[in-house]
Amino acid sequence: MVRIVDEGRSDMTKVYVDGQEGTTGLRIHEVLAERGDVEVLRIAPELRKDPAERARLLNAADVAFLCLPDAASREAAAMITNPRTCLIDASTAHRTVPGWTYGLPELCAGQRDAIRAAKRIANPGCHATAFIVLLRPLVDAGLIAPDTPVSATSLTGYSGGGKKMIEQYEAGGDPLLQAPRPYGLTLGHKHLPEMMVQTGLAQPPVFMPVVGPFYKGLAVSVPLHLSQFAAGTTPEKIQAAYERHYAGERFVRVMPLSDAATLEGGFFDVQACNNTNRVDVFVFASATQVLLMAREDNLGKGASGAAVQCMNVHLGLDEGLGL
Ligand SMILES: NC(=O)C1=CN([C@@H]2O[C@H](COP(=O)(O)OP(=O)(O)OC[C@H]3O[C@@H](n4cnc5c(N)ncnc54)[C@H](OP(=O)(O)O)[C@@H]3O)[C@@H](O)[C@H]2O)C=CC1
Ligand SMILES: CC(=O)N[C@@H](CCC(=O)OP(=O)(O)O)C(=O)O
Repeated sequence: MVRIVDEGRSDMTKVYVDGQEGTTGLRIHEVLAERGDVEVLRIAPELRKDPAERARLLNAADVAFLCLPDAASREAAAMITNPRTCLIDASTAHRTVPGWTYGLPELCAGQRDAIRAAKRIANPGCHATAFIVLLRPLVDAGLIAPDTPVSATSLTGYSGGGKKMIEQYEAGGDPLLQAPRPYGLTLGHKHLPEMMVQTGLAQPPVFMPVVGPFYKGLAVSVPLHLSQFAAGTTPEKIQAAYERHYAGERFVRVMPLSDAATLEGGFFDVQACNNTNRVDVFVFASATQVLLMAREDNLGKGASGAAVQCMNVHLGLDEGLGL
């Protein structure tokens, strides 16, 4: 028998996860289960797609996470009548919609205050998080002009595709799934709009995600010639711009320039941030070129971790609580 918390019993912050049985929702539940400062409202499994019951719980919550496909997220947002309810949406539905605040506290000065004040928070996409963490500081510092053409590749574990892709990979037996699989080859990936809006770049990057036969872990790489930067830019200046932008950030770690020590026999480990809420930022450089890289756990800073971090910021709590 599932116990459904009787909302209204306590004065703790009430939290509801719409999509509690999905990949992102389950992980948020795991994180919240460790905490004594929030009361988690649960929907009976057989009612989890019942609009009336979802609406009731969404409006009973102080904070509601939407861990749903885009259409169901839009539906959920339209159900809110309680002005106190703060929505934190993990889907793509609202990331560039006016009235929604982008849930990346490290984006720029003032973003935490915006998240604190907002009642509608759109969590970044997993690929977009890594891309924006790399590009925004360089555009802000004037090292990259907004009209610079940029390209990016993202290597991601299959959990990024949610329950269906996880089932497909874990069923086994399909040799096609044993190799890395590039996708997004129409060059219209759903994260491109937020990548542009949040970096200030005038054109979308040429973006190729690649899904591989590992559960989680993600790394975005952005190759650039130094000639594409503002005159006089050196790898050291790029590195310094990251160090300035992320000074004091507990969830962004700027690694030493051309950090060979981080490589395993010369190979980059895309899984090294797994089970953390961290993004690691790297600048690999030669005399004429740089390769910018950012890695994260796609289910951590790329999804559930970021969502919980935003809740903490919104509530004025220690930002790393539970993470
Ligand atoms: N996985 C990842 O790395 C990331 C995912 N996201 C985004 O977060 C959102 C959730 O993703 P993820 O957890 O991976 O997806 P999943 O497919 O694993 O889970 C989605 C959940 O939503 C439920 N659901 C679908 N429609 C409805 C509805 N109408 N009402 C209530 N529940 C519904 C599904 O039910 P059922 O169990 O019946 O299928 C499922 O449990 C998506 O928008 C995704 O794109 C964002 C960042 C990263
Ligand atoms: C492997 C895989 O399919 N990954 C997903 C990204 C998951 C994600 O971040 O998507 P949201 O925009 O919903 O947050 C994709 O590229 O579409």
